[in-house]
Amino acid sequence: MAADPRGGQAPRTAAAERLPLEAAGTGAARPAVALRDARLDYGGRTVWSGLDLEVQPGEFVAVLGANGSGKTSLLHVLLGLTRLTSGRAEVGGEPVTRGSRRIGYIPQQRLFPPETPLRGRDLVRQGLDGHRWGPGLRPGRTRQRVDELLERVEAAHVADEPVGLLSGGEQQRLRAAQALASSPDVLLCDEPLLSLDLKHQQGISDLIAAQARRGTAVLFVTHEINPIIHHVDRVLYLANGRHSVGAPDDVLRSEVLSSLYGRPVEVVRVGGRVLVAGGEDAHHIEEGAL
Ligand SMILES: Nc1ncnc2c1ncn2[C@@H]1O[C@H](COP(=O)(O)OP(=O)(O)OP(=O)(O)O)[C@@H](O)[C@H]1O
Repeated sequence: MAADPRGGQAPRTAAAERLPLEAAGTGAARPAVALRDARLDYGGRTVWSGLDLEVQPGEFVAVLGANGSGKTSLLHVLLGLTRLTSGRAEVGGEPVTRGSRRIGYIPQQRLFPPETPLRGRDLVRQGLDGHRWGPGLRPGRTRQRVDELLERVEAAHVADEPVGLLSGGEQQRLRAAQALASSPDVLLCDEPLLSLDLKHQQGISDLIAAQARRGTAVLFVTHEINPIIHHVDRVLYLANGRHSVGAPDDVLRSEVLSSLYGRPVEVVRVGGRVLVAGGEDAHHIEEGAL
């Protein structure tokens, strides 16, 4: 159920205005990502249903919600790893397919085993290989592009280190560089700021926002919206099988979240930060940690 029935379509945001949106030959706008009356059940349990969402090229959408509300599952649907129970999921106007070259993905953090036979630069290069940047790129150009990406995530110093020996934050920055390598049409990020210190949280979120300004549609799963709130065009909030979509100021409100959770939830803004207090069992939305 959409708590905010206005929410499914992209509003006229700055993102929506900078976009060259045309389906080839039709003159019609084509969203980068679309979910149409989407429903996902696992066993007999509905994770979410009635989900209508269009994300336009260049739009930055934060996906928020409690543990188990189906945020990662939503990304898995768009990656073609999980099938909808009903409804449709499209990327670039086509039904989702597994292994789509249109999509960059920063998965929820898993540490590489220490013995992983990859250096930092190998991991980033995997984002180029086999893509439009890949086969056509001369070896010297590939190396140059990998070096640029390593610089952008401040990971040049670990380029030749085995990834399994790097810190969680260093691994996460390399994953971000890998996902950005192909300049994808759609970037799916699953808690990409985990393990990062404040400086690198800002660096990676700025990098992702810069990619959005180049026309990439971003879906950014997070429990903590404050580090990215200035980049966010819309929020998709999932809770209890329900959802609300809209501008941050329209969704992150006491009435909307109380309605989603079915109990009093208070949202306050202090010094530009959004703080949410949701009662004793709402540990996932403690103050400052949506
Ligand atoms: N393949 C699966 N089979 C059955 N149930 C699953 C499967 N994948 C996820 N689930 C369940 O679906 C629900 C949603 O999981 P999901 O990982 O999408 O939530 P989430 O919002 O990303 O959670 P978190 O914030 O903890 O990462 C959870 O209850 C989870 O146990």
